[in-house]
Amino acid sequence: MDVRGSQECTEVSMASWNYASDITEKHRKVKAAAQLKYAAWQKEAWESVRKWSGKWETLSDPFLRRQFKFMSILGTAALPKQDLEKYNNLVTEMSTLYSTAKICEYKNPKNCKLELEPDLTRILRSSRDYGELEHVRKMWRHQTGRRIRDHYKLFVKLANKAAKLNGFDNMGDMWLYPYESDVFRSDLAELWKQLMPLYQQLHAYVRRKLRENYGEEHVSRRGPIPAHLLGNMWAQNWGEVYDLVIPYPGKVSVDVTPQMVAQGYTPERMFELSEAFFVSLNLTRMPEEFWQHSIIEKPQGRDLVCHASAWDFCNGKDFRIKQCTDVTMNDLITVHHEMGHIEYFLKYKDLPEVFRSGANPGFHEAVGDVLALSVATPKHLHEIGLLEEVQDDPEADINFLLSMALDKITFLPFGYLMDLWRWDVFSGKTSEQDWNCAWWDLRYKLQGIKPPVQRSEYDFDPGAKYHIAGNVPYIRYFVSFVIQFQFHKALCMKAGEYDPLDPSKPLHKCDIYKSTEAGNALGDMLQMGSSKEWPEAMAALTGTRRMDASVIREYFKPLELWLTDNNEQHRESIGWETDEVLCTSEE
Ligand SMILES: O=C(CCC(O)(O)[C@H](Cc1ccccc1)NC(=O)c1ccccc1)N[C@@H](Cc1c[nH]c2ccccc12)C(=O)O
Ligand SMILES: [Zn+2]
Repeated sequence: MDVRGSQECTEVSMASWNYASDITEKHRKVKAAAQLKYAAWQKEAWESVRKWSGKWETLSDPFLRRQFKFMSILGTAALPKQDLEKYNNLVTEMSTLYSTAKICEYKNPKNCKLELEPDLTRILRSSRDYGELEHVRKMWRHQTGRRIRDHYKLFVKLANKAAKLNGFDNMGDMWLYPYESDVFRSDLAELWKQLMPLYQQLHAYVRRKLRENYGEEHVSRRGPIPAHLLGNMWAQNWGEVYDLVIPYPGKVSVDVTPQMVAQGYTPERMFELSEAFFVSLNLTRMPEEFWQHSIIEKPQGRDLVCHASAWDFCNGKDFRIKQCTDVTMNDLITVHHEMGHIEYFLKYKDLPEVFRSGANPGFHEAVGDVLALSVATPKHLHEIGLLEEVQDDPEADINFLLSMALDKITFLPFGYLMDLWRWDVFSGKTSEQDWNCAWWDLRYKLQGIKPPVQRSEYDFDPGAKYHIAGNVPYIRYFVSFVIQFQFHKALCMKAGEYDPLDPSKPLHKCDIYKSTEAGNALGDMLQMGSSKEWPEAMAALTGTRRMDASVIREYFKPLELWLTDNNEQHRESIGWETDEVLCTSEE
């Protein structure tokens, strides 16, 4: 049993962790050196496998054949040393510019120390001042996107050079390799086609509520929604404007942030709560090292990468989360998301190193979110004392489903367009002088939003999002937000919490807490890692081999009916149009 990863993998992970947790020149140098050393080690291993090319393809053992298949892709380590050094430095620099960006306060230009977490996140969540929201959004883009546009130009060239050295046309194709399907892009387009009608109904309803709050001069009847009014720096989930759009205000609110604060919740308690859910399913407790080495609160007095992440140090023992946790319900969900990554690490740690990854990257993003679907139910929040009473009536149901849709349905177009834009950039379909306006074409067309102030090619708004600056692929989240409902349905059936023929047990009320049948089924799938093709892992858990948008639509069916009816009653037009020029190509 290969219980250890390579020493080199542990070394480069540790050096990356030290830099991401404490951004200093010394840590940067050590990380850069470790990355080059690891690449040299990978290249050596790859060369020894290459000697077998033409032979391993005919091996009878599929397990062995699959290992060779994965080891035959070297990745960016295929770049000549100088190019690789330049590539690594660019990615580190873009992610550092993003992570250390600060802006000045709206009403106090002397205080220029506001950071994304927690300052700007809190302002975007709580402020209803149109001017302040516009200021925060615009200044953040000056301090991030604008400053990395030139880095990104050279990054794209080097990334495509590396892709070609691995036999791909461009980096976009290399990113899709782990999905092992040459119809993957069209499958994704089909999923979005099936989900767009529900998104448009939700968009029309939210637009009306925001118009009522901010006035027609700010939110037009038929136009796109100004992005800075949606409670999130990237308008990627709209849960933070729940209080402005709640259908039945008289009912108890499902946003338990106030109760968490009132009950003195700490980040530590949030992590313990999440671990307790996993353990209740007969999944794995966090190892001792996890609690010793994780960073779950933002350390003061130093720069670090606050964007949450989960780390596997390739030695079967050391696993960590780094998260600048705020005491909010949103962050409680993110805690479960990050811990889902750790559970996957723990379940596949004894597999050969090449198989220690998700069945596909979307699987890795879905694990924690599946549990969070149970945690977020009023029934569960009541059970853990965060909701004083559960109101079981149709209106409370619609309130709950709307709050879930503001996080899950609003995310879908954003989760899709992030890599739609990057695939076109890598393939050259979008040329460099059109980068920013191509971004806004997609943001308008898929999300029906617009920038508060007109954009130009001086700007680089994609760079204002962590995953662009940090070079993290994003289609994995779109995949996750679809398949997590398929996983949820399968687990709810195993837990006896959902029965398609029993209307008293709808999918959105299911809580799998303490169901070892569900937990064991999930654990068995996690244990496969990437040793089997993902349709097989999907079938092992759900019985089907395909991504299927009908499950998320079934979950939200009562809300979809309500929204359609409500929009008709208010004679809301569905969809959006505008003759405004959102982005000019003049430099
Ligand atoms: O970025 C994240 C969570 C961070 C992460 O856990 O996905 C992290 C991102 C990352 C990848 C690589 C380097 C650094 C950070 N991914 C991991 O830590 C990770 C761990 C193991 C395997 C794969 C990824 N969520 C996305 C998508 C998202 C939006 N809202 C959500 C709500 C719940 C869950 C996810 C989201 C976002 O914030 O835009
Ligand atoms: Zn993740």
